[in-house]
Formats: sequence, structure tokens, C-alpha cells
Amino acid sequence: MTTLADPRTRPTDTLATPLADTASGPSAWGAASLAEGTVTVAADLGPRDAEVLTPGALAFLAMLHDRFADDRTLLLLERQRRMRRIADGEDPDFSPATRPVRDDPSWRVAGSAGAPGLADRRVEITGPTDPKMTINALSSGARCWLADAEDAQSPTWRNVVEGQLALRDAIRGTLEHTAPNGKHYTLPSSDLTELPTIVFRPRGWHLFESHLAYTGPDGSTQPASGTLVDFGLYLFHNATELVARGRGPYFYLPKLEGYREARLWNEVFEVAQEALGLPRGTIRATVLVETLPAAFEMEEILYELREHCAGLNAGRWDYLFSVIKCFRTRGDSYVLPDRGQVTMTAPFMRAYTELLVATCHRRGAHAMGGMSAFIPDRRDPAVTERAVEQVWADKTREAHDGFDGTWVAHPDLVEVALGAFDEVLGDRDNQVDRQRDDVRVDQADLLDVASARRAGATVTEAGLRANVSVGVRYIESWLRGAGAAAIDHLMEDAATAEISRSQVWQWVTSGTRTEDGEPITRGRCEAVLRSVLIGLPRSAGDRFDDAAAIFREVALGTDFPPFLTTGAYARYLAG
Ligand SMILES: CC(=O)SCCNC(=O)CCNC(=O)[C@H](O)C(C)(C)COP(=O)(O)OP(=O)(O)OC[C@H]1O[C@@H](n2cnc3c(N)ncnc32)[C@H](O)[C@@H]1OP(=O)(O)O
Ligand SMILES: O=CC(=O)O
Ligand SMILES: [Mg+2]
Repeated sequence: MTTLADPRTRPTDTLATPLADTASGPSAWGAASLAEGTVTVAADLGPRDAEVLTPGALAFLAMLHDRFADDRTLLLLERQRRMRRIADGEDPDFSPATRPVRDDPSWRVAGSAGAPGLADRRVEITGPTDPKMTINALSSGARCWLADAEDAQSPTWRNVVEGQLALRDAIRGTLEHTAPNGKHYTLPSSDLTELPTIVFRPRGWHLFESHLAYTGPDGSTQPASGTLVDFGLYLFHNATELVARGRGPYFYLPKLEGYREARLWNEVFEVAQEALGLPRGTIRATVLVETLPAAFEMEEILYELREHCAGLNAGRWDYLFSVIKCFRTRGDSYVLPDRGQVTMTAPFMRAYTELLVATCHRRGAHAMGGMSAFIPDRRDPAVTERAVEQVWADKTREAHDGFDGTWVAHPDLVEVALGAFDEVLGDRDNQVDRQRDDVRVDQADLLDVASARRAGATVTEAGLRANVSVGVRYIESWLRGAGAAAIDHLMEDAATAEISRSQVWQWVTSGTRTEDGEPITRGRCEAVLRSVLIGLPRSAGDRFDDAAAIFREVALGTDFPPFLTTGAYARYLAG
């Protein structure tokens, strides 16, 4: 079988003792005996936090950091190097070094075999993991729920811990919630097999969790990795329970930039499974192909994770952000039009989704579609009608292209997406066996970002204003702890906000002009920002001033911060 070169030198020793799992939860001593470092809590504890931050769980996190903290750092450095090469003019391409993996027709991924609840994923609802959203998502009638600690979550410490508590309680069938308005929420069933299958999405590798401190065997201390914290706590507390209740520990893996990151994930899975006494392959992961470099390594990503891989997802919003990020200094010919004018039928976006479907099905993996940002409004039938029309068109195209399922942002969209996929799938669980041998996508197709403007789409004053307005309003919401928000009848989250701010940065830096011929300068953007701020309804305790400061830094600064959330987290949420 083909192997891919690994530049890292860490020995692959295995763990000696599996963690014991007792009736009252995984035990403290088992994990502690495996960890050389420690993870300690650097925050005040809420009333139930100790149920999640048990000694055993913290020792498990310490063990994961002992093994993977350095690898994570190396891969983040590799990301920086890759970005620099692209900025200097090197185009991403399919690597000749990994051609043997792509050309080898013999291998397949584990897929949904032996993973109960993952065969039929035709509609997945997404959303953050607070108790109300958790219950509403699990009551939505979707096949799966993407329980989101990533794009849809503002990683306040309370959101992180209470999200874990909500998941823990939901999996055990005990979650209840009373909203401030007195409305009481309960799960529709305590039988997990009657609810949407839970697929948890931890934070991406770039994010820290500053409320937990990792002290390594050499005595040095650093903030914990948000990824390992989210993944580790969820797996530690729930893996055995999920399996016992007819489901499994399933994950979405966000923002990967290449196969080496998939390899890291695979190693994390192997070590974690062994430590918890879970059979190899118990974990299943669906990888978001949502960066431009990853689009050139879809096969390699599947290959690295093949024992644990269920599928790939076309995460369109971060993908667009990544395209802008990669080409932000390449000049006006790489500039995208207004965000609202870049559709999934733009040739370069179509190349990406077609390649994803073809690649997945060749390897026995689910191809999962993405999120239409249109959301309904229960108080406004016209808005709802437009959202339903848009979602129907988007999901119909995906189903006919061969996708096996898709995402919706709101419970009122489950039915319409189900309808679109039912029409194509009928009573089959999926269409993984439909081969798309007709698909031919090459480097030029994936990189043809100019195709969006060739088709007549433009950069406009309204598009500039929308980017500024959405950027500031989303960041303000994020600072208040709400990582997903309905803004102007669209779902906005960290990925869509990244597009808004990075487009403004790119337009300014590239000397782009709006269709009326006016250049987009920093001064012009400042004026738009001031006028947006004047028009916003202000209230005591709002965070618009902080949000404007962040926006100026990430959209109007000379340097381009790779993510808007990292600096904002360090300054406003980490303390
Ligand atoms: C780029 C990507 O990564 S996409 C994936 C990440 N993004 C997301 O997951 C966003 C998911 N969607 C949401 O968070 C929400 O739909 C929002 C924030 C956009 C809008 O939420 P709201 O303003 O509460 O919408 P609205 O008032 O219409 O909600 C009506 C009801 O549906 C519930 N609801 C709305 N969206 C969801 C959801 N995704 N999951 C569960 N319940 C939901 C609300 O909680 C509310 O329930 P209630 O009547 O019991 O109070
Ligand atoms: O995570 C999904 C995306 O579109 O970004
Ligand atoms: Mg994303």
C-alpha cells in the first residue's frame, strides 16, 4: 500500500495502559498514569463545571497535549510557510509526491459501515451547543445534528463548558432547559437512536483555550489547544455512552489545510481510542474541505484518515474566505465580486464541489453539501418564502450533483431540504455508489477565481457597505457570546464574517474600484464604518466600540491577521 512521507520525527510508541472506564465515568487514576504533563483550570468554576473538568478528563487532556501539542505547533508553522509561498506567487497544485495515493484505485475509507446513524445523512442541522439549541436541534427532524463548537460558537469559557455539559446530558437523555421567558424544553426522546445523530465539531487547530493551562514534562506552561480540549472532553465523557446507546463518537474536522493535518487527526484518534479502550475505528470523522490548499489534497486527506473517515464536506463559506486569504496580495485579477454575488454556480466553486463528490464516491465516502445562508423569519412570510426558494434550489442542485446530504441552519428549513434530497435518494440511504467519472477538474479550474467577475458580477458600494455592516454586527454578537446570528435575514457566523472582513482588506490592498469607478481606500472604508455605526441601534452594554476596533484591525490594518477570532479571543475572551 502507498505511504505518504512524514517530515516529523516523533517516535510512534504506543500507550501502555488503557484508561479504565467505570460505571461512574472514566476514572482519574487511569488517565493520570498516562500523562506526563498536567492540565489545570485557570478560571472560576460554575456550579456544574466539575462534572466536565474531572481529574480524569484533565489528565486525558494532558496526555493528548503531551503527545500532540508540538505536532500542532509544527503544522501551524507549515500553514504559515504555505501561505507565504502562495502569497509569493506559487499556485496550489496537486502534488506529484502523492500521486501514487491518487492513482491507486484499491483503497477505500471506512465510510458509514459499522457506524450506526451515519448511513443516511440527507439533512443535517447545524448550530451551537447551548441547552436550548441542543434540544431544538434534536427535535428538528433532521437526520443528524452538527453540534458546533466552531464557526457557530463564540468560545467564551461558559459556552465551552456549558456546551460540553449540554451534550453530556443530551446523550444521557437528561437534558432539560427553562428559558428566561419561562418556556420549558425537554428532549423528544431519551432514546438516542430516535434523535438526529450527533456529529460534534471541535474548534480548529489555530485556536487556544486559555482557561486551561497545559504544563509539559519540561515545566513550560502554555494555553491548552481549543481543538484538543473540545475533542478530548467530548470523547472522554461520551464515547462509551454513545456506543452503549446505539450511536458513536462522530466528529466534523474543520479548516484542515492538507493531508498532514489529517494524519495528525488520525494519530489523535488512534491514541485516544487506545487510551479509552475503544476499538480502532470507533471514531468516525467527516472532514471539511474548506480551504483552497485542502481542495488539492482531498484524496490524500481521505487516505490518511481512511480507518476513521466517513466523508468530506464542502464548507463553502470558509472556502471562499480561504480563496481570498490565499490570493489577497495577488492584485485585482484575483479579486472576488461582492460576497452576495459569488454563487455556488461560479465555475471555480462548481469545480470544487464536483471534485469533492467525485473524490468521495470513488473512495466510498459520503459527500456532504454546505450551508445556504438564507434563513426564514417566522414573523415575515416573504422572507421565509425567499429562504425556502433559495434553499430548495441549492439543495436540489446538490442532490442532483451527487451529494449524499446537506446542511441547514434553521429547523424550519429541514423539511425543504429533506424534500430536495428525498426526490433524488428515494428510500436509499445515500448515493455513495454513484460514480462521477464524468468529472474532470484540474488546477486551472480550481484557481479560476476570475471566473466570478467574468460572469458579470461586480464590486459595488452596497457590497462594501454590507461587508462593513455585517462584519461589525457579527463581531459584536460574538463578543457577547453569540457565535451565530441572523443579520439581514442571512445566517452569519465566524466563516461568513471572515469573508466580509477579508474582502474589504483585499479590495483596499488591491486598489479595487467599485463599479462606479471610485477606488476603495482605507479612508472610504472608515467613512462607511462610521456611517454604519451611527445607524446602529445602541444600548447600554453593547460591544459595538470593541467590535469596530477589531474590524479596523482585521479589515483595515496593513497586516492581514490569518483569523479574526484569534486576536479577538486573546484580547476579549481569554481573561
Ligand atoms: C459556515 C458554517 O459553518 S454553517 C454552520 C455554522 N452556523 C450555524 O450553525 C448557524 C445555525 N443557525 C443558528 O444559529 C440560528 O438559526 C440563527 C442564529 C442564525 C438564527 O437563530 P434565531 O434568531 O433564534 O432564529 P429564530 O428566532 O427564527 O428561531 C426560531 C426557533 O428556532 C430555533 N433555532 C433556530 N436555529 C436553530 C438551529 N440551528 N438549531 C436549533 N434550533 C434553532 C431557535 O432556538 C428558536 O427556538 P424557540 O422558538 O424555542 O425560541
Ligand atoms: O463550515 C462551513 C463553512 O462553510 O465554512
Ligand atoms: Mg467553516
